[in-house]
Amino acid sequence: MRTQRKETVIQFGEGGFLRGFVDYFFQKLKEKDMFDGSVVVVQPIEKGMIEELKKQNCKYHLFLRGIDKGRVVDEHTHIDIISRCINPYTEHQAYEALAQNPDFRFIVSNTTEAGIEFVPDNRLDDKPAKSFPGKLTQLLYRRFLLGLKGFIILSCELIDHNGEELKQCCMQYADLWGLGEDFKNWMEKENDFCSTLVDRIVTGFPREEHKALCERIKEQDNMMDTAEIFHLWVIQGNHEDELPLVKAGYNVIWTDNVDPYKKRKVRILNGAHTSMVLGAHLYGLETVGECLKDEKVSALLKKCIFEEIIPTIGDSQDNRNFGQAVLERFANPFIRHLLLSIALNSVSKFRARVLPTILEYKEKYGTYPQGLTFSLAALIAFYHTDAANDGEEILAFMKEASVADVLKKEEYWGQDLSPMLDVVQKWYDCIETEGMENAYSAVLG
Ligand SMILES: NC(=O)c1ccc[n+]([C@@H]2O[C@H](COP(=O)([O-])OP(=O)(O)OC[C@H]3O[C@@H](n4cnc5c(N)ncnc54)[C@H](O)[C@@H]3O)[C@@H](O)[C@H]2O)c1
Ligand SMILES: O=P(O)(O)OC[C@@H](O)[C@@H](O)[C@H](O)[C@H](O)CO
Repeated sequence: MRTQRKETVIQFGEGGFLRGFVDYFFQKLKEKDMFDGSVVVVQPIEKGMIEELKKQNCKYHLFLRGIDKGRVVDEHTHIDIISRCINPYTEHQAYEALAQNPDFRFIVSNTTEAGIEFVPDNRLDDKPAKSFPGKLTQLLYRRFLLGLKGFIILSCELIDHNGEELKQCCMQYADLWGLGEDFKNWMEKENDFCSTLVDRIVTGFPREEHKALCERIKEQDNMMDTAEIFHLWVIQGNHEDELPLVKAGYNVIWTDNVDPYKKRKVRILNGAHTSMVLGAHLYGLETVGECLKDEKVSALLKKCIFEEIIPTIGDSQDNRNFGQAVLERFANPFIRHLLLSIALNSVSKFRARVLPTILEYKEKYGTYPQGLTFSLAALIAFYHTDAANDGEEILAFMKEASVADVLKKEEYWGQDLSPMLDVVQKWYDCIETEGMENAYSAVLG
């Protein structure tokens, strides 16, 4: 069933994050009469969740829970801002037709860290191009040929310079497909590829609470979503006039440089997650909340944040406040964040979120930070178990590899980490011979 509202946003991605973050903002702006539009969701890969969403007329319930300024918040929102969902693989004409509607003004995306990728074998006449930037270029080119206005493009992928990277990929497709200088100029001048930094812990579908929450809303919802109440969206550029998020009271920052916000968030929050969860899983814990309640795991977490990460990236009051807020967010008693869901693809996450701090710490202080190197040893021990979930080749290699072999793997780390062998091997042996609990005591000791 279609709503009568005009369609103004094209959203690449139907995942829990976008539905718990961006769609929440559009929904709330609509409720405040500050946004006259609706969202069309495009599934970026062939298999996904939109069939399930369609079964529910694209509607779902979002539960945001946590402590906000000392006040307990348990906010339930029925999200009905999505007017349609399109699978471009099976509904290609509908996808193509999006270019013709002049009302569309925003494009938002979250296609994971893997989505913004230039794949040279994609073609202009593929129905659709396989990669997300390929699909977007097809759409933009149709738009250009029709002589219509461009878009404000808000990339939410957790990679550096997401907007610039996306634009770069689209430009590469324009060259590969010979779409001409006029089109490239139109892409440049008529579209704003904004880099953005998103921050909200979205725990997604509440497996264990689902029945109780369905009883609460008195309806069956298989696309239910859960998250913390905290949110921060830093956007490079300024389109507050068309998207009045600040005026509506949201924690949104329009800026000319997203980089410092991104570094702070990825190094402190994501770095803390990635460095904590693998050891904590081996120690027998299941959720982030349990980690915060455990004396040893939380002590190591604090050591990593306040003695290793923050001194490395800059011991400012702002960073310390952020670190403190992260501890409070992790301790949120209302959400159940599974360690194993954070542990997915830990090799690439460790490289982006933890390793730079280890290497910069060494550069700055001449020694390796013990807590974070311990977490690398825990990663290696974790990948020796069946709990690891990553690419097939990574799993096969990591399952059997020695500490020395793992550290040598430049493909994973961007460099040979053999200089770290002594310290990582020491913690790895400690974990294997003494057990995780004693290893925690040793690293804290
Ligand atoms: N969950 C959170 O707390 C949170 C917070 C901030 C950022 N993020 C980031 O958001 C991303 C998505 O998280 P989620 O919780 O929505 O996950 P999800 O599994 O619910 O959704 C993943 C989405 O990415 C798309 N996708 C997957 N692989 C793709 C590919 N190769 N090309 C194009 N699209 C692809 C899927 O179609 C789906 O729409 C993650 O990469 C994460 O880093 C998550
Ligand atoms: O979503 P991932 O799997 O890339 O990373 C796991 C968490 O660190 C992440 O989801 C954070 O909760 C999020 O980035 C907070 O904004």
